[in-house]
Amino acid sequence: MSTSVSSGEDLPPGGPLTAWSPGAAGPSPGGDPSADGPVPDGDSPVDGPAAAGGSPAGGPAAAGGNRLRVEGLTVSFRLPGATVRAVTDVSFEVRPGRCLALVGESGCGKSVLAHALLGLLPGNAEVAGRARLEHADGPLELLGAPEAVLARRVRGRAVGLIPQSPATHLTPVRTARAQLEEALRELGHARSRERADELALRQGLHPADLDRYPHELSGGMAQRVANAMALAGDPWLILADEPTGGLDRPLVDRAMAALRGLCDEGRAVLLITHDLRAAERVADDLAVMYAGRLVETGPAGRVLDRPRHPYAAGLVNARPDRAFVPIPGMPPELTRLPDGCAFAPRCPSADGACTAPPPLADGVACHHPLEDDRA
Ligand SMILES: Nc1ncnc2c1ncn2[C@@H]1O[C@H](COP(=O)(O)OP(=O)(O)OP(=O)(O)O)[C@@H](O)[C@H]1O
Ligand code: NI
Repeated sequence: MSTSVSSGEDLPPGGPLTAWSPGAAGPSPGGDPSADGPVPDGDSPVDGPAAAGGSPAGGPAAAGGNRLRVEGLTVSFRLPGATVRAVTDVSFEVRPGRCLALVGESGCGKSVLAHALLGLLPGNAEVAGRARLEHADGPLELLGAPEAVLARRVRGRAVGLIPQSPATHLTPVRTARAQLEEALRELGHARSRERADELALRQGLHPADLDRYPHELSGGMAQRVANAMALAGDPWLILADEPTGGLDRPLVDRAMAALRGLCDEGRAVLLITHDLRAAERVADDLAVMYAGRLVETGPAGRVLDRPRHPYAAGLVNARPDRAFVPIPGMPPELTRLPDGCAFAPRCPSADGACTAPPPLADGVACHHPLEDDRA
């Protein structure tokens, strides 16, 4: 990835180089007495606090000063003859104990944003803005940080990623255990087998489940393995990119409860989803993204009950458990974004004013925000 931002600040040496994923596994599992036998399909519930993760003394719950502050994040991809403006001028903050849900339709830039934070964008990406990670090791500017720094200090250590499709994220030719133990070893963990078992139990998996190949895992089990990988390094920030794709509603609900548990034990969660119902279950704060920009931000309950941006209102009305009325029209091509409001062509409130770009002011980027009594 080439970037137009300055590189990170001076960095102390970290632990061993790792590929994506886990650092030293911190917590011992509180054990999970309900998982004392094989879990045949992995989707049978093994609930309780263990499913949420568990936090070590001195772990994320103790790290009160941690936060991620993103300012003006902008990502574009250069293609022959075109530029994809995937993310434009996005700012937000995530803190321990809170879950921010980033919601928006497919293709609006959610995953690109997440990958930008972790230095996982391809070489044709251009990135601008700031993303400052403040935590125990001191502040770190993520955008433009050297790959070695991101691998050593960020991915899997400060920030755990729960990927968009857990099953395909795992290498198909190796067991879940081989992958989890390798990640633990790379992060310097000597007793990787025992740690892997502990992490599995905390996710409600039987250790024997780790000996399966990815194609032998049900959706729910793959999800739990992904959670175990994400938590192995005891990160204070969890980045969950559409973690419930392909899961049925009970599994979605349980995954959301687990994410909420991670917040409640003092981690920060950035949840990326287009499932508003899932977001409602877990999020403290909501950021609504449209065509690469945040169009509304605020407390999740308020935004979902009384959206002020016409797009946010449209998303709420499109919920299957609400009016189930789709937003007419299609999002714009990110190679041909209009100068003004990108939602105007689909917006019932649009008028001449909307040819000028609306700034995000007071949590809403709209020239004609809905009033509380109209939403
Ligand atoms: N390497 C790339 N080169 C060019 N365009 C890209 C590249 N990666 C992503 N894009 C484009 O960036 C836009 C945003 O993609 P992104 O994956 O972030 O969407 P998303 O909001 O995560 O959608 P979904 O909900 O479907 O996962 C899309 O138009 C996508 O085609
Ligand atoms: Ni995505």
